[in-house]
Amino acid sequence: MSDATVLQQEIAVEQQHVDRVYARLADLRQDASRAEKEGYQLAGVGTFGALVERDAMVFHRARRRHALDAEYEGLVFGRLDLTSGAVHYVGRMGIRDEESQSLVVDWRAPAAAAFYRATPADPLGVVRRRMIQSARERVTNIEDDLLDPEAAPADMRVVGDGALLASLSKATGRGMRDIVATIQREQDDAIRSPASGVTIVTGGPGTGKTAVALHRAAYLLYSDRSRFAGGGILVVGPSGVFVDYIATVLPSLGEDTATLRSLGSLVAGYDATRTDPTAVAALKGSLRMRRVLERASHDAVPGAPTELRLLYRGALLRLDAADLERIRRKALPRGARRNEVRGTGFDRIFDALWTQAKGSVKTLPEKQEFEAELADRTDFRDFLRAWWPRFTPMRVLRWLAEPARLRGYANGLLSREEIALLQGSFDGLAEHGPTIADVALLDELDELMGRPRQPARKNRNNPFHVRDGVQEVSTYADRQALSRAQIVRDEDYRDYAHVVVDEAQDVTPMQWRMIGRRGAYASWTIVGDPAQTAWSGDAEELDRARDKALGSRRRNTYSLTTNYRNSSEIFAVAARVIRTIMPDLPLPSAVRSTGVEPVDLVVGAAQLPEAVREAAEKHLSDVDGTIGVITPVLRRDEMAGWVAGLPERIQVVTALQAKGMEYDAVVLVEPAEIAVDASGTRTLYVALSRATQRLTTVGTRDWHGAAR
Ligand SMILES: Nc1ncnc2c1ncn2[C@@H]1O[C@H](COP(=O)(O)OP(=O)(O)OP(=O)(O)O)[C@@H](O)[C@H]1O
Repeated sequence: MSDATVLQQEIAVEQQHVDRVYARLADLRQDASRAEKEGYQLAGVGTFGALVERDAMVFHRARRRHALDAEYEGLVFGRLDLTSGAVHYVGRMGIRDEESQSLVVDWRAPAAAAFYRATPADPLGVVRRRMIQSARERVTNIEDDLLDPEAAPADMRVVGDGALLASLSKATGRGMRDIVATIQREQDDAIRSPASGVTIVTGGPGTGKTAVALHRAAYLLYSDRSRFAGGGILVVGPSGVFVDYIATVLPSLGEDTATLRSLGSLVAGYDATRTDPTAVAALKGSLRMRRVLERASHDAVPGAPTELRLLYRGALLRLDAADLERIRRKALPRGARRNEVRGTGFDRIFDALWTQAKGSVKTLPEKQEFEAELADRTDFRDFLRAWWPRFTPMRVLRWLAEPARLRGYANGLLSREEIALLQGSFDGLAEHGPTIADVALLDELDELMGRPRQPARKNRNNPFHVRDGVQEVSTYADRQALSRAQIVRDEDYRDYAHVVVDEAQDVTPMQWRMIGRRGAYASWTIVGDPAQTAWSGDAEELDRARDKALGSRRRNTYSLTTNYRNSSEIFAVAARVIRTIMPDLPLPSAVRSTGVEPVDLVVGAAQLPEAVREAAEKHLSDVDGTIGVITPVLRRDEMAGWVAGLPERIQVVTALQAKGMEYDAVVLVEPAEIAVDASGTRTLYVALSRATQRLTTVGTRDWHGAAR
């Protein structure tokens, strides 16, 4: 019998099982929607308990139906034949037949672990591991590994030669694919690492760190759903482009409860995409900025009134600039949060005025009455609002755009050169919003200033209660109630049960603080590659900030050693570049050769736009998937114009935005402009390791010596 016939026969065998699974899935789906409808009908019962029960039931059933409805391309992807003679099918979700016999085991279940972990040296009771490839509900191919030939029955057939390589040669789509069918053993170790503590995954470009992090999130949701779905899983990536790229992986695994955020959108209300020049970003990311911001958060308000004059029952009550400054400082000692102690500041103003009034006003009412009279006066309320307004973090950060203020806050903390570097970098805040690095500063200011306390309850009959915005200045009783009131934290300040940080090598110290606030009680998965960092600041400071965020939790470290992305020809170019600055760095091995060498073009400046366009067009005809045009950070928009009008498969990104991304082909423009220093060389290493099939570098200068 020919190999092709054997393959067709084996495919037919598997098709029978796959058909059974889809038929059962259709039944389950019907049951689930019927049950969901019944749940809604419970609404008629009407007692509170019944409603709660109904909501819980509808929620669970809707979730189940949603999971069953998800488009499970390749629902069954594996089969294990065990030495015991038993057969297990492995798939994206667990399914049982009417008699509760397993038709498919969920890939995350312990019974499926051998699918990923068995090797010829350690077969774990597996005789044959079979990978089943499908297009929708139709089985298209089979790849087998015979792991224990001695134990194989005489009639066992083995077909195909390598599921992994077959899957790696597929063209890249816009989004990242899940790797559930071909997870390798070292990756599986990291995915199934203990749920508590900190799991650290390192490895060179293309070793599957991102894939592992996302599959781990799915694994955690499966293994302890109430803890991780209830508490939430936060996945943090470097850029919006990257988050869009990975956004499809968890839904393809049937999970859509994780929160995905880029560093620029981690804080509610912001979605920053602007970047600062590397040196500025490093400075803004330094822990020294915390002290700078602390000073800003305690400074006097620009344009605040410097005097309070009130005519009260014929007497002039007056607080001059020195009085006001003294009161402000007393009410706002170091460490106090400005928005939270606003009421204390107001109390002190009342007290100072009361002391004066006692000496100068003849017929003085009770203190409470005195305060109520003042609180009712518009001129007094206007003064308080102007003297101690409610601050938003953005308002305070914008003060740093004023050179004199910036110098004042940074004096003794930053050098003159550093202050000059920051000068002007906050100018665009009002018009263009924050840069990615600014978002961590805004979060820090939020922490430093706190949120205004909310009144426990409003007493509408209280004649002293001042309307809207200045409740704090009503009466003593009110203010005391306020001080007891709970501080209402914005919903984004929630604590997640698990935090995944991808491309962790690029998280600055200030960003570690920002992420750390959201994971105070979380377990963590941290993935990254120090050789790919663009960080040019203090390495020791970075470690300190990271350690603080992770606390004393137990750490488990895993390292990945195979590059699944790049052809060996492409990775050889990237490896040469990183070796110029890190000669001893252990590098992953790239397993796939295409036989196509990367192309390196040097042209005159006038020819550059055309050369870039031609290189992109050549890739369009050579590969089916996506093409990245990677540019120096400050030249993206200009270079995007050079490939304007070409098909959508082309994506133009800066070398920093290219972090974590993958394309079938890459045109890398002006490498010499990227590799200006050691940090730039590491960024160039990232850019050179993005392509799976084809790489063309185009520039006006030779860049091979540029890397230092
Ligand atoms: N076991 C696997 N089977 C199939 N494909 C895999 C496997 N592991 C990784 N890949 C593929 O290799 C590519 C690189 O993976 P991924 O982006 O997770 O690597 P990375 O280590 O995060 O890379 P980088 O550090 O360069 O951003 C992806 O296309 C991923 O799907």
